[in-house]
Amino acid sequence: MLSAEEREQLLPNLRAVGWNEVEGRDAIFKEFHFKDFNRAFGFMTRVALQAEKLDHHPEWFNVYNKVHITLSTHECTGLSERDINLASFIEQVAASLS
Ligand SMILES: C[C@H](O)[C@H](O)[C@H]1CNC2=NC(N)=NC(=O)C2=N1
Repeated sequence: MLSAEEREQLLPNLRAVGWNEVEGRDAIFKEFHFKDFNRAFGFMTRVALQAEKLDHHPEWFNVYNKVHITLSTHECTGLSERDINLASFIEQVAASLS
């Protein structure tokens, strides 16, 4: 679980790039938009392979060019460093596809 200090330090950076805290649950959420389904699914494929490598998986929803992602850690029923790391990988992939 992230400490209060870690939250204060890390969450503003994520908020600045569009990740928001979920209401009623210790998790973060972001909605991604791509040019078309190919790009959205390419993004998901790259994230999926990394998620499997990290053994840390997104909760996500896709329709055509939109991908909604929620990150949290079951083990601690909240945000952990693993969510922050996965979010930062996801940002890199999204940036390379837009
Ligand atoms: C058994 C397995 O290691 C766990 O269930 C892993 C898999 N992927 C996971 N993904 C996420 N987002 N949170 C977890 O706590 C988690 N735990």
